[in-house]
Amino acid sequence: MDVLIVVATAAEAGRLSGLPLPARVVVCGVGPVAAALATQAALLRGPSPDLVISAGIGGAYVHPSGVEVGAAAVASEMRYGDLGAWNGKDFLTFDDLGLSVFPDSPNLGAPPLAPNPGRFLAWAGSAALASRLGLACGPFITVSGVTGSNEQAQAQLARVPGALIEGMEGAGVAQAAALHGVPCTEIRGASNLVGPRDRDSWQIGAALGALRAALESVLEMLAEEEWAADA
Ligand SMILES: O=C(O)c1cccc(C(=O)CC[C@H]2O[C@@H](n3cnc4c(=O)[nH]cnc43)[C@H](O)[C@@H]2O)c1
Repeated sequence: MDVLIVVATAAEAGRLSGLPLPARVVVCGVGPVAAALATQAALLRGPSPDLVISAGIGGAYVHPSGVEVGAAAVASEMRYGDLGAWNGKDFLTFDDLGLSVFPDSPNLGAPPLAPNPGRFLAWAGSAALASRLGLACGPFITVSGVTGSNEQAQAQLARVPGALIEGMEGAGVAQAAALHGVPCTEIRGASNLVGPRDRDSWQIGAALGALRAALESVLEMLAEEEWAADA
């Protein structure tokens, strides 16, 4: 199975060097727009992979089934967390706004897509893969600005119950992959808790170590024949 791994930074790519092939690593830059554009460019350049993985470090949402800092997790869905409209203190999502229908444009040259551009289901094998690796699997949220307060974190959790990880690229990568009809998932190592900014507490080394270990296992498993049918 040919896998395209999209990371935001050179530091993340450096920690993944020497991963078992066949996997290509693309550095996309930070944020969902950079991620979508770079993924799109890589997919247009080809060759087309069987699976795209958005990978990196991320923040862990704090709740009883949340993941610990230093652990990796796998996405069940990739969802934009701040794409919508504010109504006072209330946030209106694309669903609320009636913007959840992806334009069925013949000019895109792609088949009709998942109907909600704010939310992308992860590759069908994601949960099984996570289970075999002993990793948590749940919704991941993609934001344009890192959450910086407990109020913001709780509001995100109220909109997406059970959300595990916050990052800044996953939904952008997933949207580009969906346009190409390629399955996508997201795997992140938790470097920090989502909440008030406490940069000194970030455990980037541990998060990158967990990410690398997870991706090594994922690529080994994907090399097994049974997974090809899910992609
Ligand atoms: O606040 C700072 O001083 C600061 C310094 C360097 C980098 C940052 C970032 O926010 C890096 C964002 C980068 O890492 C991912 N990431 C990691 N933790 C989170 C999070 O809690 N919420 C959202 N994104 C996170 C993200 O995917 C970016 O690629 C801050």
